[in-house]
Amino acid sequence: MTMVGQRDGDEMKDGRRKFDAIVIGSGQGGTPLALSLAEAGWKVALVERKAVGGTCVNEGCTPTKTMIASARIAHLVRRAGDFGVHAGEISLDLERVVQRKRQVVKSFREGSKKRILDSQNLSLIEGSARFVRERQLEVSLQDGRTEFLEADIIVINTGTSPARPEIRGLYDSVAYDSTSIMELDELPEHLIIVGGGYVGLEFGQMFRRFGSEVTIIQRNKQLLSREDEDIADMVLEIMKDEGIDVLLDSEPLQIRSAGGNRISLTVRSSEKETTLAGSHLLLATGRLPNTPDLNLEKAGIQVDGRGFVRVDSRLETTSKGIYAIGDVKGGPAFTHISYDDFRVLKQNLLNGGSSTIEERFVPYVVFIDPQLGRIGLSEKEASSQGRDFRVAKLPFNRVARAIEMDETRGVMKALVDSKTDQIIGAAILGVEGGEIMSAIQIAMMGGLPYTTLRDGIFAHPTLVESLNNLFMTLDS
Ligand SMILES: Cc1cc2nc3c(=O)[nH]c(=O)nc-3n(C[C@H](O)[C@H](O)[C@H](O)COP(=O)(O)OP(=O)(O)OC[C@H]3O[C@@H](n4cnc5c(N)ncnc54)[C@H](O)[C@@H]3O)c2cc1C
Ligand SMILES: NC(=O)c1ccc[n+]([C@@H]2O[C@H](COP(=O)([O-])OP(=O)(O)OC[C@H]3O[C@@H](n4cnc5c(N)ncnc54)[C@H](O)[C@@H]3O)[C@@H](O)[C@H]2O)c1
Repeated sequence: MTMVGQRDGDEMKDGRRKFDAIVIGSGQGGTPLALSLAEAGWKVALVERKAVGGTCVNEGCTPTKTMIASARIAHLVRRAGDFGVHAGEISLDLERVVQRKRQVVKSFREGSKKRILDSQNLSLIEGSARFVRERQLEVSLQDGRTEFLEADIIVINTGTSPARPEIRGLYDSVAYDSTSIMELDELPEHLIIVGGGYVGLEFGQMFRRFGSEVTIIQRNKQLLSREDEDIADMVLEIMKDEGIDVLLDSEPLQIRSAGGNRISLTVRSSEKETTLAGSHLLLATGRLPNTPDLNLEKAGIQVDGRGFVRVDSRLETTSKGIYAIGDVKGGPAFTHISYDDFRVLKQNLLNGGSSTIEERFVPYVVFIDPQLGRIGLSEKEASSQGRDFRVAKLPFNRVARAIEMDETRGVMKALVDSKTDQIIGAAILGVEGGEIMSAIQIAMMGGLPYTTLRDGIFAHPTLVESLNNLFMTLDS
C-alpha cells in the first residue's frame, strides 16, 4: 500500500485519481473509518452526496431526539399540576422547535465536517458515487463535473432511505417521511401514521404531545413486531393513555384528497374496511438500502432480494477488497452497530486483525416516553431457541424512585439462563429504560450472574437500585 503522495490522491495520466481507500457515504461507520485510515497515513477519499454525518446526524437520531425533548417538556408542563406546580395553559411554537432541531443538527454536522477537512491525507469529495468496474468509481460531483476514482480498498457506507408502501393514490398525494415531517411549519391537525415500529411510535407520541390528533395504522397484530407480546401490549396502553388511536392488524388501501389539505384514507383490517379523515400522512414502514444507483453488478457485488449488500462476518462483500458497513448490509439498523462495523474494519485493515461481527451485543432503545431499552434475547426468541430460562419481572409502580418521580408506567423484565444464572436478555420499559438496560448490558458483558445484581449495593434511591428487587423476584 502506498503511504506517500499528494493529499488528494495521485493523479493518473487519464485524469483518474488513485487512493489507498475510498469510503462511499459519510455515515456512522464511514466517517470514523476514513479518519482513522487517513490518520494511519493512508490516502483516503470520502465521497458524500448529501450531507456529512449521514442519516443519524441529519435525519435520524439527532433531530428526532432533539424534537422528542421538546415534546417531553410539553408533556411535563401539562402534568405540572400533578406535582403541585401551576404552569397555566401551554402553547407550542413549532417554528422554534424546528429551529432548535436545525441548530443542534448543524452543530453536529459542522463539527464532523471540520474534523474531516482538518484531517491530513483525507479528501472529502462531495458527489454521488457509482461503480464503473471492480476498483473504480465514477463520481457525479455536486458542481456538475464528473471524476473517476480508484482504490484497492472500497467501503460502502451508503445507508438506507424510507420505503414507500403500496397504497393506491399515494403518488398523487402529499405524504411525509421521517425526514420531511421534521420540517413542517404548521402542526398537523390529525396525523395518520402508517407503521407501528420505531419511527411510527416516536413521531406518533411526539406529535400527540405537540397537540395533534394521531392515528397509527400497524399491519401486525402488535406494535413493535419483534418484541414480546406483554411488552408490546404495555406500549399500546401507553400510546392509548396519551390519546393516540392505534389500529392493529390493519393496512391502508387507498388515499384520496378530501379537499383543501384534508386526506381520506381507506384502511382494511381482518374484520372490516374503514375510512379515516386526516390532515397529514406519515409513512413509517421501514427503510430500503441505498444500492440501486451504485451499479454494484459492475463490481461483482451481490445483494439480497431487497437490495441489501451481502457481506461475510468480516464485512467483505462478494468482491475482494470491497466492504460494506452500517445499514446498507441489512441486519440491525442502528448507529452504534454501524460504529462497531467501523471498529471491526479498522482492526482488520490497520492491525491485521481478525475481528468479526459475530455474537456481538445489539442493544437498542425505542425513544418513546417512557423508553424501551432492549438487550439480548426476547422471551419469544429464547423459547424458539429451546433455551431453559427463568423470567424476572418488576412493574415500575414498585420502583421507589419511579414513584417519587410519578413515572410509574412500564415494567422491567429480564431472562436468566436456568443452569448458568447468566442474564440472556432484558426489556426495560420505563423511565430511563435505556440507561437501566445499559447497566444490565454491562453485567452481561462482564459475564456476571444475576445474583451479583440481586445482591449488589446500589445508591438509594436510583432506578438501577431496583435491579436488586427485579432479580429477587426469581428467588421469592
Ligand atoms: C428517524 C430516524 C431515527 C433514528 N433514530 C435512531 C436512534 O435513536 N438510535 C440509533 O441507533 N439509530 C437510529 N436511527 C438509525 C440510524 O440513523 C442509522 O442506523 C444510522 O444512521 C446508519 O448509519 P450508516 O453508517 O449505515 O449510514 P447513514 O448514516 O445512513 O449514511 C449514509 C450516507 O451515505 C450517503 N450516500 C448514499 N449513497 C451515496 C452515493 N452513491 N454516493 C455518495 N454518498 C452516498 C448518504 O447521503 C448518507 O449521508 C434512526 C433512523 C431514522 C430514520
Ligand atoms: N430509536 C431507534 O433506535 C430508532 C428510531 C427510529 C428508527 N430507527 C431505525 O430505523 C429503521 C426504520 O424504522 P421504521 O419504524 O420505519 O421501521 P420498522 O421496521 O421498525 O417498523 C415498520 C413497521 O411498519 C409496519 N408496516 C409495514 N408496512 C405496512 C403497511 N403497508 N401498513 C401498515 N403497517 C406496515 C411493519 O409491520 C412494522 O411494524 C428501523 O429499522 C430502526 O433500526 C431506530
